[in-house]
Formats: sequence, C-alpha cells, structure tokens
Amino acid sequence: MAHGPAVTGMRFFLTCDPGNVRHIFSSNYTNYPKGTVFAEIFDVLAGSFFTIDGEPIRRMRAKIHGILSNPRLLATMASCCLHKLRQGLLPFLIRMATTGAPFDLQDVITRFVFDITSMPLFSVDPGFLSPDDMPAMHVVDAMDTVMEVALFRHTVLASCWKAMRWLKVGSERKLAAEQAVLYGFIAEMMEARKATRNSGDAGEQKDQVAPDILSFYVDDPDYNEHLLRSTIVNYLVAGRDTIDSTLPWFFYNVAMNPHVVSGIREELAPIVASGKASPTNGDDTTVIFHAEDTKPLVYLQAALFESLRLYPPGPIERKTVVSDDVMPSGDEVRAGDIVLISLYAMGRMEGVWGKDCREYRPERWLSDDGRKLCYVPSHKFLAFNSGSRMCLGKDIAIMQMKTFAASVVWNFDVEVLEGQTVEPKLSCILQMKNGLMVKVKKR
Ligand code: HEM
Repeated sequence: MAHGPAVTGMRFFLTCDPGNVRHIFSSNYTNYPKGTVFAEIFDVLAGSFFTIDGEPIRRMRAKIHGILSNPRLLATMASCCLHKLRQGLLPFLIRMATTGAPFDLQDVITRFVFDITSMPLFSVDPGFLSPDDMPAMHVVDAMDTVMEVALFRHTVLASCWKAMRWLKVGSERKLAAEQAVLYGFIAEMMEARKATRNSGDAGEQKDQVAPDILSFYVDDPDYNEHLLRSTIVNYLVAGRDTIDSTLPWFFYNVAMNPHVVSGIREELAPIVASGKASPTNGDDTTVIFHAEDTKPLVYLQAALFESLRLYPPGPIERKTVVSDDVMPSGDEVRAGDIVLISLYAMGRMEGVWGKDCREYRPERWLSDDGRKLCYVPSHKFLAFNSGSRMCLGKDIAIMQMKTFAASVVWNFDVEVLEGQTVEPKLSCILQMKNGLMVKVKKR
C-alpha cells in the first residue's frame, strides 16, 4: 500500500499477484470498476467503452461483440490487411532491401497498423503507408500525445491537471491542440467515407455493400455526435495503439533470438511448399500469407504471446475500490483506494513464470511435443485483460499480427542496428521511445 501526498489521503494498492488479479477482474469485479477519475483522465473517450462501467458497458460490449464477429466485416479486415501488405509494406521493404538503407521499423509498423485500423472503420484508406509516399502522420502524433498526457494525469492530483487545463498551460495546452488535430482527422475521414460509400455501383443495394464499423453506429439513436466521435477515437486506440506497440517489440525480440526466426520459418515452410502463400505483384519470390493459413500456426502465436508477456501494450491497469475488501493475498483495501496492477512486472516475475522469466522463450507457451498452445489463464497473462472486460478484438489482433509477422519473417532478414537505445517511452502505451532502427535483406 502506498500513500499519495499527505493532505490528500490518497491510497494506492499496487499488485502483480495473479490471485489478486483474478479477484479484481473476475470473482469480485463489481467492487473494482475503473471509476470516475479514470473516465476523467481519458476524457477524449468520454462515454465510450474504455471509460464506462456497470450496466452501460455490458450493453456496449454486447453491441461491439456483434460487430466484431460479423463475418463480412471480418472478411473486410482480412482483405485490408492483405491489400496493405501487397500494395504498401512489401514493396517498401523490397526497396529498402535493394538500397540497404536503415529505417525506423516502428514508424513503418505505425503506418501499416493505422491504415488497416482505419480502413474497416471508415471504408477509407488514409494512405500513410504507400510505396512511394510517406506523408506526415499528424493524427498519430496527436494520439500519442493523448496517451502521454494521460500518464501525466494519472500521476498528479486531478485538481492539478484540471487547473492546468483551465489555464491552458503545459501538457494540457499541448493536449488541447492535439485533440483538435485528432477531431479534424475524424471529420475528414467521415466526409471521405460519405463520398466512398455513396459512389458505389448505382445498381448496388445498400445491404450489398460490405459493412464498415461505422455503419453499425451512424443510425443508432443512442449515439449522438459526441458519443459517436469518442467511440471512433476508442476504436482507433483499441486497434492501433495495441498492435502498433506489440509488433516492434516482437521484431526486436526475434532479432535477438535467431533460433526463434528459424522456428517461425520452419512452421511457414509447408504453407509455401503447398503453394498457398500468394506471390506479391511483380516479384514472385516474395510471398504473402493468408489469415486462414496462419491461424493454426502455434509457434508463431507463441512468439507473439511471449513478446506480449514481456511488453504488454497497456503496462498498467487502474481500478477503484467501491467497498472495503480483503484481497486473496491478505491485504486490505478501503473504499476509495486506487488499485494499480502492473502487467509489466507481472510478466517478469519468477513466482509467476519461473526462473527464466526474463528470457524471451516462445517454447514456454507450447506443449512438450510443440504441437499445441498450452492454456494460460488470463489472470496470469493479462495483456488482453481478463474477466468481464476481456479484449473483444483479440482474435482479430492475432490474425492481423500473424499475417504481418509471417510475411516479413519469411521474406526478409531483419537486422536491428547496434548502438541504438531501445527503451519504452513514458506513456500509457508501451511504445519504443526512440523507434527501432533496422536494415532488411531479401532472403
Ligand atoms: C495486441 C493487440 C491487442 C491487445 C494487447 C489488446 C488488449 C486489450 C486490453 C488490455 C483491453 C482492456 C482495456 C481496459 O479495459 O483497460 C482491451 C479491450 C478492448 N479491446 Fe483490445 N487489444 C488488442 C487489439 C484489439 C483490436 C485489434 C481490437 C478491435 C478490432 C480490440 C478491441 C477491444 C475492445 C472493443 C475492447 C473493450 C472491452 C471493454 O472495454 O470491455 N483490441 N484490449
């Protein structure tokens, strides 16, 4: 238990004990909502799913679950991913391999992920990753600022950051400017969406056009203009911030562990041999893997999970205590206490993961014969959250990450340049502070 500044009476309970996590997220979850302070910190998401609790989130989750399991939307997501690989990522990497020039892989991943998150949301490709143009990504900078300022807000009294917001100074001044950029981007995309969806074949019936995520919201009377906008921001955060911060750590980990690269390629080889991996345009030695072929790959999934264990995109969860309670660890918490769960620490604890907890070892996720993924409860592996607030996009995220990782690992050797400092940045999202400079070679 830690205490906030003397006069405030604030009390923090910090835990990384899986028993406590199960209690907080499942057995007694109604006693541990996110709370109003959390909602205020993320005011850019006001009223949307990350910030609400109780009955409203149950209803909202049911709607999102329906959307994210719609077969036509899922097919659109898979094809957006393939399109971006074929038209954007792979041509870019082939060019980099030809010139041998170093580049920031985190930046390229951000471009890719932002595009594939926006396309099924708005039916519009923002075009951040295209073979011949790498436009500035002001909206991405804006979203990064939201997460950096949110971390600052977590660490000071609400009255302090609210005063800064009122005075329009410091990080709050910057946040206001970046929020305007973010809202401007959304307005632009909504306009472009109208044009795209109206320009369909004249004879095409409305219900024949594949749905995008927004088509489930625009006519819903429960969503006024503000809630619709914060819901859009929330989808961008859910899809983009998470995958975008996972993949650079994945490539960093595998580059440091060449035997994992071999393991992934060994698993991919039969797909290539069967002719199922399709060639990219104009270069028949570079291939793309399809979601249905990468779905059964357990070693690749273990390699991704192992990276998420060590580098969870959301390194800390915050909850509020409603009524006095005793944790399974025997610790007492009081109504109003703040509970902080460190996923980052939990992923590195010997008591949870064994003596080799600091090693990057995908094998720990596999059965002895290496053919199956072992069951690991979500209160131990919390990267996708647990219990009633479990991530609703987990399968989509795994599909997108596998498609990306397979196509890069199979076609290229990725060398992480020496002499750079690879470290996390101070933010609510575990991105790399200085990017990840690499060189690639075509295999
Ligand atoms: C590596 C990828 C991902 C990770 C690690 C991840 C992790 C998480 C976590 C930790 C939460 C809980 C957040 C909280 O309540 O504090 C969450 C919630 C959620 N995620 Fe994901 N996520 C990923 C990708 C995605 C994708 C691609 C989508 C959408 C297509 C998505 C949709 C959602 C939704 C809708 C929720 C809200 C659940 C709720 O508030 O009850 N996620 N995710």
